[in-house]
Amino acid sequence: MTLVIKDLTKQYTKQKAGLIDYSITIDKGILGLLGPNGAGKSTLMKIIATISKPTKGTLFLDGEDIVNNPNYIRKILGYLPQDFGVYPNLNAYEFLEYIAAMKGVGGADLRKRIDILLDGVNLTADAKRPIGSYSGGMKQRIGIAQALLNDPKVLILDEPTVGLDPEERVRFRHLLTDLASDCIIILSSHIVSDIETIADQVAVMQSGRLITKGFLPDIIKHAEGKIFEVLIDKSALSDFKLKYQVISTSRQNEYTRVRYLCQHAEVAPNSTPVTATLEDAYLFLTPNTK
Ligand SMILES: Nc1ncnc2c1ncn2[C@@H]1O[C@H](COP(=O)(O)OP(=O)(O)OP(=O)(O)O)[C@@H](O)[C@H]1O
Repeated sequence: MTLVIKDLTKQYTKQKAGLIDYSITIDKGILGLLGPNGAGKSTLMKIIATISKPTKGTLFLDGEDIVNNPNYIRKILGYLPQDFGVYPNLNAYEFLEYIAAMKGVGGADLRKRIDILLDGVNLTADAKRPIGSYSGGMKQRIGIAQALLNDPKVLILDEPTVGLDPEERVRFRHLLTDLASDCIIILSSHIVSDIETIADQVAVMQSGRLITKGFLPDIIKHAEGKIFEVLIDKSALSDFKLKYQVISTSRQNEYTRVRYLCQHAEVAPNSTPVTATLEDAYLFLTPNTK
């Protein structure tokens, strides 16, 4: 299963574009979309989910044009939008049965499937409570469950980890890993560590454009050899920031330990090279966002 996207542009207004000449090929597995606010992540996901039409460009799923034939993907799609609204008076069973009816999912196994999904998102114990009484993280989890109801082959999750606590994040990761061998999964996040632990491949985006896409180690390679740490006097930090892109700082006795990106300038004296992370590579690839 392959989704081939070519030269996609979404022009919202004359001045405002959500995506600009965006091309990417997406295979089975988990692709994480990483990018700052306004990068175009939601725009891309909405177009793939066929709830928004591109201004220009093409999307082919296994050779089938899904702009002109959206039902081809809708039948096999699970989608969690960023602003997922729930029906406060329904409990989890009623809500999932309602969504199942809308998606045309039924049959004798429906209740069993709902039970499995509720267990997968850890909501079994709360399944008979009205959704309106759920916490933000619980609402997010019921949103994930509804996206999985029809056993999708293409799963699109816009900021799915918002509101999930660390334990739920791990559970969510396992849930997706189980599905990923047979499915295209596309998820977005601002949280680099979530993408790092969940995704197989990453697409780094900025201002409506694809900066790069690849497996995690290949993305991290962009920053290799460019990341250093050094201990400096606290009073020297503001001058240091003028010369280098500081990634993080921490206090160490009377000094400040600085992790920084060194690209064009000479490495600061007494620096130690350190292993690059996805966060470093992300900052390197999208330099004007922090
Ligand atoms: N309906 C709309 N009308 C006009 N401009 C829009 C609309 N939706 C999005 N945009 C603009 O398109 C650009 C991309 O927005 P998009 O929501 O796709 O980015 P994003 O990467 O998902 O950002 P965030 O992480 O903040 O959700 C932004 O500049 C945004 O302001």
